[in-house]
Amino acid sequence: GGVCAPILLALVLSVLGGLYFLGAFRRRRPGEPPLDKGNIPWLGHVLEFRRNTAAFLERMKKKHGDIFTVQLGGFYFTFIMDPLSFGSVVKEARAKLDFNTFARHLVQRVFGYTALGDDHKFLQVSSNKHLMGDGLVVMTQAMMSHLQNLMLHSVSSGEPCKAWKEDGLFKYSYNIVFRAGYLALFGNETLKTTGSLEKAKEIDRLQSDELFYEFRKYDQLFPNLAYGVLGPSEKIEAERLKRLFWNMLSVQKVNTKENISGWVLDQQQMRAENGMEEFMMDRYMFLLLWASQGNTGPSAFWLLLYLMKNPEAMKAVQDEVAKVLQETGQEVRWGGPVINLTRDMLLQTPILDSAVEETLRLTAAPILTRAVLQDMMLPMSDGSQYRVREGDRVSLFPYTALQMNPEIHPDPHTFKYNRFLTPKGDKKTDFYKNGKKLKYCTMPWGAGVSMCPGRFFATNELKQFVFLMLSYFEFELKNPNEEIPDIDVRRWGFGAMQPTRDISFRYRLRF
Ligand code: HEM
Repeated sequence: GGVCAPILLALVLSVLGGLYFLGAFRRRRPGEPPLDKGNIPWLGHVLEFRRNTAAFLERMKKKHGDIFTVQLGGFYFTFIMDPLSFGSVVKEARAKLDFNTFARHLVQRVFGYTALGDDHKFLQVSSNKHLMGDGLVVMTQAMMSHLQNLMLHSVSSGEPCKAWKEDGLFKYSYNIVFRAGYLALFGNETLKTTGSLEKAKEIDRLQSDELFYEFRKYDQLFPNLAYGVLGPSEKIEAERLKRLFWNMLSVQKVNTKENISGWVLDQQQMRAENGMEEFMMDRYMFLLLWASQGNTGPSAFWLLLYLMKNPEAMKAVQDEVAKVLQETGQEVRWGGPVINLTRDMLLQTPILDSAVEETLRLTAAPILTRAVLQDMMLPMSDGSQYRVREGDRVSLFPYTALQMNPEIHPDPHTFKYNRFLTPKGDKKTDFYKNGKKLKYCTMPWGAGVSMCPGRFFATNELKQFVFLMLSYFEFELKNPNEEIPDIDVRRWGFGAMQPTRDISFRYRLRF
């Protein structure tokens, strides 16, 4: 027996170690939120979570209430479902709850990008300068001219064409907004390299269209890529696409263009000054393309679709657009000057603002996640508090907790274009739960340190797109009775949602 004992001991230890690793011994301790490990060791609830995040969290909320801890692929996530208690996560000091660790991981896996120590600071500095305030004036102008070029090109070849054109509404909206956004941020071809202005424009159109085509393939792989569950052939495809984008968006290529945005240039420069190698910056360019173009196009689709399905809303927005144009003395006609829609004009559209916010309430569904760096207490709005452990994660899913909460937004599944307007027609910001005013009434942009730095630019893009659609085109659904497509449930947690299918529409010039 003397020989067997150490072997047996080792065996027992490794089994115990394995069980420990699989989470078998974790128990809810006093003061901790309800713990729901799920039936499968280690994986926990991850399959159900991945299949339909919103449905899973809804179920957990019914079972456990406003706070609970679930096991997902080896990690313990504590979800807070009471929006009045979000502050404890959104405002907590970085020493306790950290956004970077998690983000760095994801960015490494999905984009092959290894961040510098000051990476996030560089992003914030350049975003504050170029995507907000006065910097936004320049960006809005660039976006405006690219949108009009692309939109008008598709209905004319020199001469205006009054025939109806048919397309998928999702494909059309995403394509136009993606390409215009890309050109506005990453620059356009120059007269110098192409020989003529027409040629430069043509190359921009073709290249941005090709980029969009490849981007959509990556887009579709993205949810599974982010969770690390791609099949073997999908993995190869994702790898191929990544390399293609690093190449198409390389610093060297981008820098042959003109009108490159300060947002892109400053970030390149700050990284170069801090010793980042060029191949890594190429990867960063793809990350920027992803962050800036993956959400706005799908949101533009939903906005236009909700307006088309709600004639009263459409009429209200149309009147507002006409008024803004009239007040600035602009008349839209063929061969006339292109519309000059400035950032200041975009500040005069409360109805359209409300329609945008309502659209994002219904279709933007990010998960906010923070790593717990030390054992800590999470205070809740009712005065109670819960203990969370170092190494765990704390998450918010505002879509279920806030945006679809019938106590906060009555009749939450219905699009109401004036939900965010006061009776006087101003922006409405007072929303309540249990009689207490909420800090945020929707959270499509996330919150706190990682809040979307592109939110003002993105809102402008959406408004510009609708503004131009209404000014230049008549458009309608091919089948006006067709239902609004469902949300593709595989993308919960990634920002703007996409539909399960496209919906046909037709459009033609108004004049
Ligand atoms: C409707 C359109 C958009 C939506 C719904 C959206 C949503 C979001 C959300 C929810 C996050 C935060 C993720 C988190 O907390 O982890 C985020 C991050 C980010 N967004 Fe947006 N976004 C949109 C458009 C844009 C645009 C147009 C740009 C740039 C021009 C942009 C640039 C970024 C960047 C760089 C980040 C990373 C921020 C960080 O790491 O701190 N986004 N976006």
